[in-house]
Amino acid sequence: MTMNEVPAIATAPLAITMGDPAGIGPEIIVKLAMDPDRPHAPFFVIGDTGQLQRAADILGVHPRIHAIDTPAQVPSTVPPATLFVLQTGDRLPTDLARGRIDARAGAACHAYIQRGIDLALAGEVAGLVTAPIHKEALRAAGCPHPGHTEMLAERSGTRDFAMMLANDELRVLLVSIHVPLQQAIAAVTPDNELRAIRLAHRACRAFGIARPRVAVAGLNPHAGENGLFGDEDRSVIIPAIAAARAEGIDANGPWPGDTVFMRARRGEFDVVVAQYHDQGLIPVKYLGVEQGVNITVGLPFVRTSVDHGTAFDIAGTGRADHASLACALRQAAAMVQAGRSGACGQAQRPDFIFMLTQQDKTIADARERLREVLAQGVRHVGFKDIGLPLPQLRELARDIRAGGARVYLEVVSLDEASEVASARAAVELGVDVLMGGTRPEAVLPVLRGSGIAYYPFPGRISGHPSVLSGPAEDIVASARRIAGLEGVHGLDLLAYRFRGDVPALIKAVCDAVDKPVVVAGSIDRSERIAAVLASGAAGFTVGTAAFEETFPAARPGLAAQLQAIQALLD
Ligand SMILES: NC(=O)c1ccc[n+]([C@@H]2O[C@H](COP(=O)([O-])OP(=O)(O)OC[C@H]3O[C@@H](n4cnc5c(N)ncnc54)[C@H](O)[C@@H]3O)[C@@H](O)[C@H]2O)c1
Ligand SMILES: N[C@H](C(=O)O)[C@H](O)COP(=O)(O)O
Repeated sequence: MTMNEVPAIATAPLAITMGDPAGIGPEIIVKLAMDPDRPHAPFFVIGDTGQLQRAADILGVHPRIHAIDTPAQVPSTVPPATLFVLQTGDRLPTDLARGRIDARAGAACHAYIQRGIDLALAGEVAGLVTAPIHKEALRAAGCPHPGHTEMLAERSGTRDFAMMLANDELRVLLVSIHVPLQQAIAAVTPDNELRAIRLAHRACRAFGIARPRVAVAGLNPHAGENGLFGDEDRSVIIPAIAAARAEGIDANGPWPGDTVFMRARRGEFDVVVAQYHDQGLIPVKYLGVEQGVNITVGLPFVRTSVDHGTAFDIAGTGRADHASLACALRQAAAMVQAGRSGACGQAQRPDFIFMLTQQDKTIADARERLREVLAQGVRHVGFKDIGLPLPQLRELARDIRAGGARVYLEVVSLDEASEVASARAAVELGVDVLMGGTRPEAVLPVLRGSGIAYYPFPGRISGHPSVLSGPAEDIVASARRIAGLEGVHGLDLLAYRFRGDVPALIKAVCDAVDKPVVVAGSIDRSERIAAVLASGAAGFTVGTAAFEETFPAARPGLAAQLQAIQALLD
């Protein structure tokens, strides 16, 4: 799979997490299974067979409920009135009271979500569709997260994410999610605004909108009426919109919150960035919870959800409508399909990570060259732990992030003390991805809780520029071992620094591990990029070659090199 997009498992099913067993989750799942018009995507449930059977009894229907041990057992066409269930967590009493907060139910739905995340990250499911959880039950079970969104982001190491709600008439993305209103106001910052605008733009592109029109709602009444009713609209939101426009995003506003949704519904905008939870969700839910879908934008896998809650007031009565769940399943299947087919800007192409480095060192004028790189639309930018002092790397990381790109630090220092120091630096710099290094056992404790995705080198690495040595079988064995470690998100394979059959090595490593593999080192010609594309690798890095202009390009210069490399991916 790629590092940021939908896993490329052609036959993987979608997983529906059952949600709070005391809520309407089990009932709407059973209703979905019994619905002859349900979406045809293969799916299974992560939950509790006893609770689903009880829901079926309440509804007076007789689905076939099959327990499975692995998603691979789900057929590509799920027969009507059939549920495949991956039993997860402690079995709950079948007479668990419906409509009540219960820590056991909170713990159960937490376990379903965690299992779902693990399967999604491993590429064993195509995406997650979540039934509703009760946040107080979750908290009673000791879970600190306010909702799925935050939990999914943290477990997948995603920093830039957002909640989007969508129906046939409106798309809304929130600047802040589950926080008290006073904190939501404090969250109206330049960074948060720009991040939300970028994510809204990116999500719409993924839905196939070539040039999304992003409207931004104001915070204050009438968007502040030029400072008359509050200053945030003028002092924070307007500059963020200008910054987004400078990046080529068609963002506009801030528009008064009381009319912007009406205008979007009439077709003036493709998406509205709302300043806080209720500002954005009321207009969507007011149109009817049965047609809305909640989408988490920015995750490395697809996640959709119903747009309603646990409805404790009707849980166990059989009255709950499963329409939103059907929409969420349909939406997830469409997003997975778009990712696979390459439609809608979510092609399964590897991430191109541009390294501001030459001969394994960060270049002295990295910050200056960065401007050219960002201008070419490169959105993955890295540097090495050798070449520039930490204060300059700090400024570089900040500039990369401000330019809307993910920040990568690759460790090429060879001794343990330097490797651990570089991991500490990665935490301090707040990079998105730490690549390289050969001592995950020493680095993982440093990274714990940082949210940084970690891609160490497999195999034996020596020298500068680094060389990957040893028989291919040893490298594959090392890849398997390292990829199996908790906290390792993927691998950084120095493939073209290996003397041997490199395409075969890349393929063998990609086949051997179920985590993303980035191919790095000496990718300096079209054939090597073709080999990366053929291998199913998640990403690749280029640095020295682009500065030395080794790719055939229309013109001299770095910009033309970057264009040439990106053209090879289309
Ligand atoms: N995706 C999620 O996990 C999710 C989404 C929203 C709310 N919640 C949580 O759910 C809990 C209850 O929230 P709430 O009471 O504010 O909202 P709710 O959506 O559960 O209920 C609001 C009203 O809508 C009705 N309703 C909701 N879904 C329905 C359906 N499918 N069919 C028919 N009627 C339906 C309910 O009966 C109730 O009258 C809270 O803990 C909240 O945080 C979870
Ligand atoms: N804010 C969401 C709503 O009202 O629909 C809901 O709480 C679900 O949030 P998560 O998807 O993060 O659980």
